[in-house]
Formats: sequence, structure tokens, C-alpha cells
Amino acid sequence: MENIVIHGTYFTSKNVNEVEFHEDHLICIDRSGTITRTLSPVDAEYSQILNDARQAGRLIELKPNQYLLPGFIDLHVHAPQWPQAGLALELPLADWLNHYTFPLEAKFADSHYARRVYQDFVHQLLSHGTTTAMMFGTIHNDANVELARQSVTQGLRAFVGQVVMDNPEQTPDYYRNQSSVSALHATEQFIKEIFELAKKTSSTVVPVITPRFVPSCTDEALTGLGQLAKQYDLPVQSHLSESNWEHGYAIKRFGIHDTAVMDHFHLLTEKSVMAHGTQLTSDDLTTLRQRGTTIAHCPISNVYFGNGVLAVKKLLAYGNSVRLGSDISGGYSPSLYHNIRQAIKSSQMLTDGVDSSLATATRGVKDSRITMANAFYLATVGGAKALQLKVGKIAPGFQADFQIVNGHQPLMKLSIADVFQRLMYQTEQQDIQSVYVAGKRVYERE
Ligand SMILES: Nc1nc2[nH]cnc2c(=O)[nH]1
Repeated sequence: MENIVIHGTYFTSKNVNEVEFHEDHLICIDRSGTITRTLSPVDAEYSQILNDARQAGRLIELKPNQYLLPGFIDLHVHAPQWPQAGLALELPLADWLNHYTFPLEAKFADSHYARRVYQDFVHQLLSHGTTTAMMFGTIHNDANVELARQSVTQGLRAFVGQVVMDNPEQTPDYYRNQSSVSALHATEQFIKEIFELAKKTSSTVVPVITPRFVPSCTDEALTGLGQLAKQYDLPVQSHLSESNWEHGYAIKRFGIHDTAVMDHFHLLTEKSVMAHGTQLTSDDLTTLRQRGTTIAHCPISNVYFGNGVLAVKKLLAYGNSVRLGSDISGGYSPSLYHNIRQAIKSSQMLTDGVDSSLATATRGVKDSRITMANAFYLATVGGAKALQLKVGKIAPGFQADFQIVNGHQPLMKLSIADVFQRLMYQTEQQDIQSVYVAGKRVYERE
């Protein structure tokens, strides 16, 4: 029996290359927040279900020029960096970390500050159409639990990581785990607290094993985190081959690429999400593919720190799992719309090349352009697959995580395919009318 029925036009990924459009449909959702069925106007029961829902006050009717889309899945976000989004992006990664990011994250020792930031940040994610996020916290247990609580309270599906960074050579005195033992102890404590929180809610809240990246962790911490990931069967998140500097660091310290380092410590599994990957080689990609590990493509951030463009189309063709992340605040925008657009723009620049003094034929990497349908898939059902969640698609059996978006005024006749393109290119925060997770409204524009 349906609890609510939505009436309107929706867009959803059919597969990585195709988007489905369904006009004037009904989407039926049961009490558990699961989509039970969708009906087209030619279905025999359509009118009956529409009328019954209307009379019972269970109908959500989209207005003309409103559209239903799945909520987005952001696979790489640093929640504590929200206050500095848009700052210092002209610096190289290591300077940005040392002069801006570490001092800011150190402030989360203060749980009151953490609450203030996380309350706003979770709201921002929802109001940008993001319904699931895989997030880095800081090294502070209480602040991370606060992030998880805020997510549960506001209705965001949350994967939250207690950051580990214990290497004295690559982290400052004021912001470091005192030892690998204390870092691992704090991680295990955090896991238990999140499990307790998860028991008290029907919402999704999952602890994530979070070695910040190879430079910031000792071998002992990486060993212990690999063991904890296995013991508790948890997802892992980190940064991988993000920049020339970071990629070179692992080679200097271990004599191998950071992919091989992570693999050595059992941190690459089918539940792992590794951000960036602009410097990955074909051997690294083979390892990631064999482990089933996802690469979180962070196209805005990569412009600043990546020292290259991730070849998304090639990676997808190889069979690597590539999805999307905002990387707040290496990326300045929490909007996955903005990141979808940048993913397409960066891929076009990769195809064409950027140095016009070179011959056209040799300037770029041919056939690298991704389509809007590709990018939409990465941000929706693709991201959900990486987290093993049944969300990101408007179809029976999926959780009802949606956004209702107001289209801009059409001043010429548009096909439904045109409407989709325009929505993806033009939607801003103020165009998102409401957001639902598991059939419950979690955000409404005032
Ligand atoms: N973009 C990004 N890269 C990192 N590498 C290690 N820490 C970070 C971080 O906070 N952001």
C-alpha cells in the first residue's frame, strides 16, 4: 500500500550512457520509503491511484515546469572545511593543507564550533540536492559524532570518517594523532559510537575507515586501519595519486605508487572510495579494478590541485568504478550540478588539449569527452553502487531519495531531452524546491 504518490515528470539514469525521461507519471512510495511502482498515464490503474491519493491528501503534485530527479551522491567531502570553501585555491596542495586546512580542522577540538559548522553544512548539502554523502571529519571523536548526529537529525544519508594522521614528518604538532595506537583506539571508539547511533535510527549512518592519505600516516597506522576495515567490514576513504607532489611522496618513501601502498595495507576493497586519481597509471588502475575500489572524481578540485585531468571516459571503458565528489573545500562548491558541469568541461579540454601552439591533431587526448548522461550517472545511481545502497534511481525497489527542481522559464519550445540538459546546466541552489530522503521531506525552499 502506497503512503505517498508523486505526480509529475522525472529523469533517471537507465545506464551509464542513457537517461530515461518519464512524463506525467505516478511514483508510488510505501511507508518504508521504498518506491513500489511507477505508472504511466496509459496504465489502467493510473486515474484511480491518482484520485485516491489526492483525496487522502497523500499526493505530491509537481507544478508545471517542476521536475523530479534522484538525489545526488557525493562521494568525497571534507565537512570541516566548509568555512574555507573558495579560499586559497591558488596555493599548491601541500601549502594549502599546511597554511589553511590543518589550522581550520584543528578548531574542531571545540565541539560547539563543530556543531555550528556541521549544522549549516548538512543543511547546505541537502539544499543543493545531495541526499547521501561520504564525508571526512577531523581527528576529533566528539566533533565527528556531532557530524553524524546532525546528518541523522536533518535526514542526510551519511558515511562519516574519523581522520587518522599520525606521521610527525608530514603533520603539524597542533593537529596530529599523538601515536598510531591512540589513532587506532580513537577510530575503534568512533566505530562503536556510530554503531550505537545507527541502532537508534532508521537513517543511514556508517563509520568509515579514514587514513587521510599516505603522507600523513605511519606504517603502523595504515596496518591497523587495514585490520579494522576487515574486522568491522567497513568502507575506507582516502586520497590517491591526487597531485604530482603526493604521488611522488609515496614513491620516495616506499619505492612504489600509493595505490600499491594502500593495497599492501589491505585498504583497497570493494567498499573503498579513493579520491582524485589524476596521476594513476594503468598498473594502478588494474589494481583498483581487481579490488573493485571506486575512484571519486572531483573535477573542480582537480583543476587546482590535480596537475592533470582524470580520463573518466577511458577509465569507464576499462571497467574502473568512477563516481563523483565535490571535495569541499579543494572544490569550492557543494553543488554536484557544478561538479557535473566541470566534469564535462574538463573532459572536453582533455580531448582538445590546451596549448594552441601545438598541432590540433596532437594537442589533446582524443575521444575523452564525457556526456551529460555519463556525468549524471556518476552523481546518482553510480555513486549509490559504490556505497552498496539502493538509491540514486527512480524505479521500483529503490529508496525514494529525490529532489524537486524548478526549471527556468522556457522561452522557446523544448523537447524533454532539452529540458534535461537545461536543468543540468542551469540548476542552482535557489531552483531546488524540495528534497526527500526515504520518502520524507528533508528540505523545502522557503
Ligand atoms: N583535496 C584534498 N587533498 C588532501 N590530501 C590530504 N588531505 C587533503 C584534503 O583535505 N583535501
